[in-house]
Amino acid sequence: MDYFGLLCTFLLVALATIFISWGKRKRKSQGKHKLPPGTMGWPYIGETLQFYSEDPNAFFISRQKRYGEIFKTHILGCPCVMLAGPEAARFVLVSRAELFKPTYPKSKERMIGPWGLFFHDGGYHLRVRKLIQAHMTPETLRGLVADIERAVISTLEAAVGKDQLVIFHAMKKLSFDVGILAIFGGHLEERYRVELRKNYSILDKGYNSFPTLIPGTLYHKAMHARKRLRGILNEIMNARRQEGRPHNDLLGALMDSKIDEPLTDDQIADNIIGVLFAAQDTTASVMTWIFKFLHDNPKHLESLKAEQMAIFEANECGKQPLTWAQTRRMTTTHKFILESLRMASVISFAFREAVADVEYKGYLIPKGWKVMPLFRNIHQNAEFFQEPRSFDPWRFEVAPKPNTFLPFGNGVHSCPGNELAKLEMFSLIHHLVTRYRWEIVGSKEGEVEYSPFPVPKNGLPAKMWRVSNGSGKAGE
Ligand code: HEM
Repeated sequence: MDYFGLLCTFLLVALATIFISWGKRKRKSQGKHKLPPGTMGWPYIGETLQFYSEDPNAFFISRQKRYGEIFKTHILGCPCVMLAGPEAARFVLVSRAELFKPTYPKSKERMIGPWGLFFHDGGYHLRVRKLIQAHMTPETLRGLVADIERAVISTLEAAVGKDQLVIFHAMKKLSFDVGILAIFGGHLEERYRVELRKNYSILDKGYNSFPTLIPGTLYHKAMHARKRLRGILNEIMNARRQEGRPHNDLLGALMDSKIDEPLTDDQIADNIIGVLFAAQDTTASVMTWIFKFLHDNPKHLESLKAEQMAIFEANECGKQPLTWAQTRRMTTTHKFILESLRMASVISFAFREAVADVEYKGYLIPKGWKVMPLFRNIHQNAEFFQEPRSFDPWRFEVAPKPNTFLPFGNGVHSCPGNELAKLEMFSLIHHLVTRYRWEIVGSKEGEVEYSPFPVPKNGLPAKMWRVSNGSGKAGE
């Protein structure tokens, strides 16, 4: 045999060996269970191109139609199993949560800070979560109503008459201010607030950028802003230690932690940046949708106005502040908020990784694969929400079936800030519909952008007016 023949034989034998051992490994890992239906797309790139060229929600919905409630795909270099049913979401997030760990790209972890609770499971996660939850009880939130109201009024007043008002930007400022209130209470020195806002906004701009430390790139700038944020937080913590008095806010709770050993300053700082991150874009996106849904649904706007005007008048046309008890009685507004959360589904899915081979309904979820319960698909399923595409707050007269309404997730990692977010929305809607009117300019029906959460195109440009006697029509 000549040299070429030998080479060919060698290559054939090598390929056959690789193929057989791959087949054996695959069979061993699959055991008696098969992988879920679906396609893994092209080698290496999988279905990443389709994921990015389509609207991500259209991507998930088309595959759910083709394959059913559990299907596999391969995006961003990871094999994934998507779960579009309520039972499956419960399996991953609640009943067998120990088999699925939260997973984020390392670049994001570095930016928020590796001690952020969302990156952890087990004892440390539980310890930090308890401290945050203990600060989100009705008793604590009650103490924030007046400060949140001031932040809402200041945001809306700043929006009045602006030529180029972008609702999403205004709402980001509001949700940042409310995050600062929850973390530092109402008495943070102005210079700290300014520096925190400035540096957090640089970090925010770099969060979804390509992770490279080349100077001048958004990611590089964001990592530097993170360092400065860490420095500011250090200063605030040191000042508080010197002052020596207890503070009834989230930073105070994290600093005075008596559960097991105290948290280190790195752990506290990472969680403060983490909470700011978790609180800002999520709440701002939903509030932007609230403007849109109010504008597009005059009938619902009228029923909200009726509820809010009664409170406005009871408060001597806004001379008295809104109270916690009043926010608890806003039943029509509450249904409107729930329907806005369902329709907007700003967190469309959760992101987990299987820590072992897992069997679910006869399918194998291999160890190391990403697992994504698809909240939006569940919220848009006609089996659980009749005519899911129509905006109908009255559907919440009846409680949704278990595990079908998951805007704040479920289980050990579910959102501890949900009541704070809703309180902010109650206060916003109260002032918006009683004191202002607005008009949406230059955003077409159905146009959505991802930043990274879905918001109306261009952040919903609008014009806003004040209605001096509180009786004008909002959203006309
Ligand atoms: C409308 C606004 C909000 C929405 C839709 C939302 C949604 C969510 C969801 C779905 C999760 C679970 C993610 C998962 O399972 O992987 C989550 C977690 C979290 N949220 Fe929110 N959130 C909102 C506002 C807030 C606010 C205002 C705070 C401030 C305290 C906050 C703090 C957190 C934290 C710290 C976590 C991580 C919890 C853990 O890992 O144990 N969120 N949020």
